[in-house]
Amino acid sequence: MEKIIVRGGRQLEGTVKVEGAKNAVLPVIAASLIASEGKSVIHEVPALADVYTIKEVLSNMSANVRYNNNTVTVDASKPLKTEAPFEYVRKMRASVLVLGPLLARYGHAKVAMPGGCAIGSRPIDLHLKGFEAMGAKVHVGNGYVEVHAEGRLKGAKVYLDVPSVGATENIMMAAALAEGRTILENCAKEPEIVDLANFLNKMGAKVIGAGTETIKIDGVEKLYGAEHTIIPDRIEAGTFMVASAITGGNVLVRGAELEHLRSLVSKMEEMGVKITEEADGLRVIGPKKLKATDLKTLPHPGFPTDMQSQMMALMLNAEGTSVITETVFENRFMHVEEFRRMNAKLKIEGRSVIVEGPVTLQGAEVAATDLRAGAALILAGLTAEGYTRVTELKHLDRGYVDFASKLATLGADIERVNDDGEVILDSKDHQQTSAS
Ligand SMILES: CC(=O)N[C@H]1[C@@H](OP(=O)(O)OP(=O)(O)OC[C@H]2O[C@@H](n3ccc(=O)[nH]c3=O)[C@H](O)[C@@H]2O)O[C@H](CO)[C@@H](O)[C@@H]1O
Ligand SMILES: C=C(OP(=O)(O)O)C(=O)O
Repeated sequence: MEKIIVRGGRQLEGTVKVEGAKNAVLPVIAASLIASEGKSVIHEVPALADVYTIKEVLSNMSANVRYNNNTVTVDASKPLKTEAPFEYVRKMRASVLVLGPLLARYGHAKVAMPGGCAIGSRPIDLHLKGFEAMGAKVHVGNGYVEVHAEGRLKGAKVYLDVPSVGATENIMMAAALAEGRTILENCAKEPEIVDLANFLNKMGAKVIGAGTETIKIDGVEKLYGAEHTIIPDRIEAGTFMVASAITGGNVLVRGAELEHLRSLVSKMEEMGVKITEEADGLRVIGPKKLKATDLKTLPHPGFPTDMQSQMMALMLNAEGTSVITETVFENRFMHVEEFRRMNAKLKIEGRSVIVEGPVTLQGAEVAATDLRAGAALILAGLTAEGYTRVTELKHLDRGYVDFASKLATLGADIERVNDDGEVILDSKDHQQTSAS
């Protein structure tokens, strides 16, 4: 079985560079489908499994997609198929982000219904509610969701019951070509929403207010391909910040944007971690002793759910009792069982986990239950006694490029082995070649 093997005890030191953000690049590539003229050129595209999946989704619709040297080029000017089958949506839920662009451009889109996943049921009712408000008809059946509109969508007032990232993105993309103004209220404020709005505006859209809770979109008749550079991945940055802190290390996380990471920086500082802003990133120095703290995940600018499991690993090494409350997803504690296999003292109480620290973590064979849990288990392994073997790496590869190699460069004792037990590089160079 393919696995990452880490032996604890090394302090990390050096510099690590953050890739472009997975959660920004997926909607931006989906948005490139709206351009009926011109090519989109997208830079700083990380070589992630999810990027290869969205590339396949678009290629399957007959868009011309190329991926070379971290740049994706999309030519969607020819007529497109308006369907994303289950084989893609099963691999990556973000495939549903093609609904908005296709509906806007063709008045039709059909996408396999995403099921639940290891972190919760994850419905898309708010995406659909937004499309309906703009005049589309929604039909769900045989495992698919199909949306239709007669003529152009109509601008509308849409209030989101919860500030869903995906719904904000899908509705914003659909509204970009609608007739008249759409006002989207209680929307998500994540930096990735702002990145998508910037890309849409470069394409000729009229989106204002992204990053606040009300976004106004004045629909235009046509959008054009545009050039764009993806923002740095704040979750990958945060993961390496925890890697430094947990090992008592001293790491410069290049590309980490303080503005995107304020809630994490403030929590880590409460725990005694020293974080300083440098010209090209954040320097993170781990203390001799970490202090316990409490955190609650919330929509941005609150604490990101995608950093919850990594912080659990950090809290296991802190002195005292910490409490983590997960409010974004109803079931994002699957990693607790895996941490317990490493001797962690964790108690689940409703939507909270009580973390008793510090514990001497013991190396064990553990499975990544989702992509962030995979990273978190490796972080725990950096401080555990003996060897930690992390399996189910397909999750990790969705969101991290060369995770083991990057940690090794910082001094971690870590390697990745394939099914036959041979040591392999975890670079996706081979995928770059075959996918380009
Ligand atoms: C590709 C991508 O960008 N993924 C991110 C995105 O996921 P995603 O866009 O799927 O997450 P949402 O913000 O939509 O989900 C937040 C909450 O809203 C609920 N909800 C969402 C939509 C809907 O129609 N109905 C509904 O009830 C969800 O079940 C969840 O409880 O934001 C999450 C929350 O920051 C992150 O963890 C994911 O990494
Ligand atoms: C939950 C995540 O992603 P996705 O929405 O793509 O599953 C994540 O990035 O942690």
